[in-house]
Amino acid sequence: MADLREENASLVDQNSNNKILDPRGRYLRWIAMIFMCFLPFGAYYCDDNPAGLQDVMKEDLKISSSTFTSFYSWYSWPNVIMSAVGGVLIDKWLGVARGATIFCSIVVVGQLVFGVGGFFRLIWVMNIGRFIFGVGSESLSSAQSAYTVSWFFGKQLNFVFGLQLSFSRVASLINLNTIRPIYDSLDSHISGPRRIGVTLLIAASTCIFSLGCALILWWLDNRHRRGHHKDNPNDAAASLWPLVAFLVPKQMLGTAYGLMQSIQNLGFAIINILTGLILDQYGYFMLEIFFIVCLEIALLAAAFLYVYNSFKKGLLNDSPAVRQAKQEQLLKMSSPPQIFINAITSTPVDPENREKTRATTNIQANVSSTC
Ligand SMILES: C[C@H](NC(=O)[C@@H](N)CCCCN)C(=O)O
Repeated sequence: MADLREENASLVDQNSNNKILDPRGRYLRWIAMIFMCFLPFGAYYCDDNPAGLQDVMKEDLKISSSTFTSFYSWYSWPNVIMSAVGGVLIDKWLGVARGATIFCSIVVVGQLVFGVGGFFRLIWVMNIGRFIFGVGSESLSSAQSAYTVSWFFGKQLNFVFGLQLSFSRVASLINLNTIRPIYDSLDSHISGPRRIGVTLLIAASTCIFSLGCALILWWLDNRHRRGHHKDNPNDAAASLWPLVAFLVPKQMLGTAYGLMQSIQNLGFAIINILTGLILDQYGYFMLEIFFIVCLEIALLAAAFLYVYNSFKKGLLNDSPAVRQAKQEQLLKMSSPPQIFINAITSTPVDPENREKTRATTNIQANVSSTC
């Protein structure tokens, strides 16, 4: 009787759920993708609120340029450590869905604190707000990447990463085009720091919207898990963020993205200081030169990675089919951290384990020759 009831319940469940939300169907992941794209919308929108309000912020709050740039330093410096911590938290304790929701909530709190600080012209409160906001925002980005890799693979992964990046840039663009009009529209009602504060609090609504997306995504993710018990292989064509997905095993992706963002934030924080120094001493022309030099360094790093990977016969330039075959072999034979090293260098897994190593090399040679 109980069995019959269970069977009926499952039938009802199957019938009541239309195809769109079928965990094994083709639509669910694309619906999830929309929410994934909007997940960091608020964070990207609010991240550059200070830039969109630069002149009025300096005027209304009566702050110097260096105090203004400190809003960005308070975002970046803590993240040199906190992004990595956030990534580890996602992998070890929180999981992607809970992590994304928690980090979204932290973003909301950070933006609210920033706004309240502005309203009362308390710069130290604003700095704390940016600190909280930054911690949430960067770790949210790790969670978004980990989400993407857990839902998509193969060629789709690159497409989805690209789309998400476009959405993020659109959010920044919308901020730059709307935040000042929002501020201006408050003209007759309030003035001075209060006007800045209210503008920032209105902007916080985008973060609350993103929090809603995180909750919906959590629910969708639960459905998705019900339909997919097996892990997908992570393969993708080479470009920065998806590239990590096939170098690092899935259970370490949060950590890997967190670490990348830590290093990125160290760069932001240092560049912030250098930008101020160069601008004060040499002006905009030298600043442009400095940025061009930075770009050249990045280009050289990419070229080095390409050459090194080709030289070591690593995974990065392989077709998805070859990469998948190699990955599966490496996964079978390596501990997670070793996989990362192997993936990029194709070095033997363990010197004591010659047999296994020889087998991997043979397989890789076979795979290379057949493709
Ligand atoms: C995808 C990439 N992400 C980052 O740069 C992260 N540091 C997250 C930035 C979040 C902004 N609030 C990018 O945006 O290019």
